Amino acid sequence: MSSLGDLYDDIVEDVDAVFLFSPSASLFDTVVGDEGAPPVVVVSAENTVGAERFVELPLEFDDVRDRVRFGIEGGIQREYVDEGAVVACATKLFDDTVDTVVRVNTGEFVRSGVYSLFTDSRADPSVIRAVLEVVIELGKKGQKGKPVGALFVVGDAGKVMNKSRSLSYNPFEKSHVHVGDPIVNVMLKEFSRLDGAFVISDSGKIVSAYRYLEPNAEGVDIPKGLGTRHMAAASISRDTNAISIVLSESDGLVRAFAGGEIALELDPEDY
Ligand SMILES: Nc1ncnc2c1ncn2[C@@H]1O[C@H](COP(=O)(O)OP(=O)(O)OP(=O)(O)O)[C@@H](O)[C@H]1O
Ligand SMILES: [Mn+2]
Repeated sequence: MSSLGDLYDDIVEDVDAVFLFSPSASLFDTVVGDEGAPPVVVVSAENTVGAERFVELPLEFDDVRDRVRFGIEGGIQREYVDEGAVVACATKLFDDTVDTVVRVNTGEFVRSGVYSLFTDSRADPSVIRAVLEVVIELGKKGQKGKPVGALFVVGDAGKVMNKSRSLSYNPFEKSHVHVGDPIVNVMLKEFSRLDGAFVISDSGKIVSAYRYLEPNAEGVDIPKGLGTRHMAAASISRDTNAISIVLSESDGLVRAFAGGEIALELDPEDY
């Protein structure tokens, strides 16, 4: 038992901050009240414990790594910790209560931009997640086995519509369908064979398919090798308060843009 205690001591030794994910009030009070304890950052859906340092968690993130990454990126962005800080994160893994403590060196940690993706957009975080899920699935399976590209612009739909034009008849005209609905996901995959972008409202309503985006691209800089679809995605995310999520037909990766910058890059095969 004592060597296990040593292991635990090593994990929490000299950390610059403690991140508590959805802690109970009593856990929070104990850790905050700990004499000489490092600063405590609470990461949860709501600040029910009244923490001074708080990062709002828009979704549970089933994968603990994703949850921890989101919390740390939020903590850095909100300037609770410096980049390069070493932090201890206490979170749930198997149980509904905190059962796990991990040590993270944020200097060796690859920033994904996932925090800004969810916070810089006007769209509901659950809508962003639903779109990400469709795009990941599309990336995994392709369209009838063939690689397919797609572009989804999420949030601030009125402005996005003003900065785009129609390429074809809009199959979603006058319909009131939302992303996340299984039938709609099938439709989105079917329509992604054709050119242009999908436009989705803050609340997840599918406003249009087949939009040709014409945002102002001035000063937008994207990684070399990406083409016009990605340029349009980055630019519309800067020219409006939308975020955009792209599936590349050529390299199969999913990328998200917020504020004109690439915020997330992932391989659908890893999901
Ligand atoms: N401004 C735009 N608005 C909407 N869709 C666009 C726009 N520009 C390009 N696209 C779509 O992107 C498709 C691919 O274009 P392109 O190959 O230049 O992009 P890309 O960034 O290299 O993407 P991919 O990695 O999928 O090839 C086009 O056929 C078109 O459907
Ligand atoms: Mn291309």
